[in-house]
Amino acid sequence: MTDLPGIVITGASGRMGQMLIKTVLESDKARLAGAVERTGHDWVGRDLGEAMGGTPLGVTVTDDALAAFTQAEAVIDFTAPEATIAFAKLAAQAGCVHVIGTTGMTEDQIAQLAPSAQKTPIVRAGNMSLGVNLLMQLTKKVAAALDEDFDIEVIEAHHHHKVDAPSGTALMLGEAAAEGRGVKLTDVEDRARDGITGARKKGDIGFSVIRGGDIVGEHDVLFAAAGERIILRHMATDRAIFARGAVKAALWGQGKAPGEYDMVDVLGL
Ligand SMILES: NC(=O)C1=CN([C@@H]2O[C@H](COP(=O)(O)OP(=O)(O)OC[C@H]3O[C@@H](n4cnc5c(N)ncnc54)[C@H](O)[C@@H]3O)[C@@H](O)[C@H]2O)C=CC1
Ligand SMILES: O=C(O)C1=N[C@H](C(=O)O)C[C@H](O)C1
Repeated sequence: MTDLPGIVITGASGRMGQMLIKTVLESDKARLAGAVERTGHDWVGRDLGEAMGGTPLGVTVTDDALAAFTQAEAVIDFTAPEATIAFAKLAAQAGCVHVIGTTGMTEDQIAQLAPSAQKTPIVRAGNMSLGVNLLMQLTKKVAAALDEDFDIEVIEAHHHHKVDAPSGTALMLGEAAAEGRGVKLTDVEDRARDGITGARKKGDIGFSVIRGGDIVGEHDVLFAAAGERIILRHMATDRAIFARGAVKAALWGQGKAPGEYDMVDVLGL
């Protein structure tokens, strides 16, 4: 046992869960304090290292999230909306920083995090990578510089397992574009086009979604006008970028006042 901050990973068997576990194990700034999976999952009760197909790690996967959280300083949570709401209450009870990467949460579900954020820091972002958070700032600037003669479209592509659309990142980029333009995204978003839709409405921010194969995550923000186009692009080729950002957020949150934060706060952008 070291006195490095202990981190629990929820959704341990997931694509991001396993990447997060590897990232914490490789870190010299944090220690792995536990791994949580949902009740009934066949990893529960098994040694984490063996479950991941390697050598034993001496960490048993548990479905008792609160017991795991009380042994830790931070929880990194890339799971599903309902699970994240439950984990927020338990992280607040245990006094852990809660880093949330889960996407697809409704406005109502996001609002349910507020009471927990009064007790502990919550860092939540639809994308934890440095590149995308920088792209958000660029999107805001370009949108502020251009007028509505430039149609804004956000185009995203992800692997065929992804269950939510548009991606959390696409929505963050849409929000950034709307903020740059000084409008509310909910007033101008166009999220579904099919059939006789009519011509594009000036000022709208459109979203297009591609799902296929093993695409890790690709996002374009297109500014299209008569005679010219600008494309801001981020391409993720390795989930490690999200995991590194999440571990950075968990460490950054230590000693911070309770509240809701995002990666722009963590990265100081
Ligand atoms: N913010 C970011 O930078 C990123 C966010 N994500 C988001 O993270 C989430 C997970 O993505 P993936 O790892 O690809 O999905 P996945 O389906 O591979 O993993 C989800 C995991 O959560 C577990 N889980 C679900 N309910 C649970 C519960 N009640 N208790 C404990 N574990 C539970 C599942 O058993 C599974 O292991 C998605 O919302 C995705 O959009 C993914 C990558 C980057
Ligand atoms: O589900 C994923 O895989 C990803 N989800 C996040 C999102 O919804 O934007 C981030 C990343 O693009 C990968």
